[in-house]
Amino acid sequence: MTAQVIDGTAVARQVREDVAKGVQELLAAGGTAPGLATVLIGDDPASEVYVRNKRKLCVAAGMQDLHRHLPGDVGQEEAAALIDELAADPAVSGILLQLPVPKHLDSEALLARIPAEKDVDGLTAANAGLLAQGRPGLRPCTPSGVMVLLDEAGVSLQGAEAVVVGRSVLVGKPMAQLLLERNATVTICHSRTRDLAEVCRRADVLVVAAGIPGLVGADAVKPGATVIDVGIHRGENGLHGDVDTAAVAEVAGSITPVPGGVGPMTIAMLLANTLEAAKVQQGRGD
Ligand SMILES: Nc1nc(=O)c2c([nH]1)NC[C@@H]1CN(c3ccc(C(=O)N[C@@H](CCC(=O)O)C(=O)O)cc3)C=[N+]21
Repeated sequence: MTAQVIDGTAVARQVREDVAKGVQELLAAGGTAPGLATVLIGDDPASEVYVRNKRKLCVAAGMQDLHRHLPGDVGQEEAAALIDELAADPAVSGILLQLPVPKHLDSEALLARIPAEKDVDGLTAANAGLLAQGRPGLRPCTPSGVMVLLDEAGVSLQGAEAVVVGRSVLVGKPMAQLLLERNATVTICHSRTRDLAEVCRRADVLVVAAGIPGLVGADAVKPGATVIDVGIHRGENGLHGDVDTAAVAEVAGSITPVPGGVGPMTIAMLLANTLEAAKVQQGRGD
């Protein structure tokens, strides 16, 4: 038996179409087009590709592309001043500071200057705190994209055993919060977990966001489980995730591919967050 493949590309396209409709509705109701300010510091080629893709899809959804680029040797104060300028600009609905930033800069201090209502990445302490308290705010894009994929795949979360591998601020921790909010029983494991495979085998839903290529093999998966691979690694023969997809597909009930799984959802949810932020800022939130 081989697992059902969850098509992130198709689900992401649907989410982007819904966002584009929402933008048109906002305009028809007398609102203004949401504006997304992607901030890229330096010229890391991988980051440039990601940011270009975000900007392209932002424009395709009918939003304003308010991209800003700073040189790699910019000082902390100048970078902070740019964030402050975007924070004060009413045309800017959302600010995305592309990570990682050059090593000489303090990324946390920069993120802290993004107002919670413009934090479309859901990364600031204010939004992380709201999420931990079970109150609505802007949610981190990758974990909320995973939730949409689980819902689209018809996975039931109520009372389910969910295991998250990885505890990052960007993915692991907020992922656990979102699963908990849907009444799953959540276990978080990481590089120092004793017998990782044994813990993973408990999972009805296994989300792998460890950043280690091929970490999860077939021995770590319960037959019929849903496996979500958040990892993305560029190898000699293409992109790979944290899951040994070929082996795990023989055991799992459903699985996300890399590429074409979680990655496209991250960008789709960024656009959804930007629309939501614009609506709240224009007094049309719900
Ligand atoms: N402030 C911030 N927010 C982020 O959300 C953020 C970030 N910084 N820095 C880098 C990571 C990485 N990330 C991805 C987004 C889309 C794909 C994606 O679309 N992947 C495609 C493949 C794209 C390709 O071919 O390279 C796929 O998996 O099918 C991957 C990775 C967002 N990140």
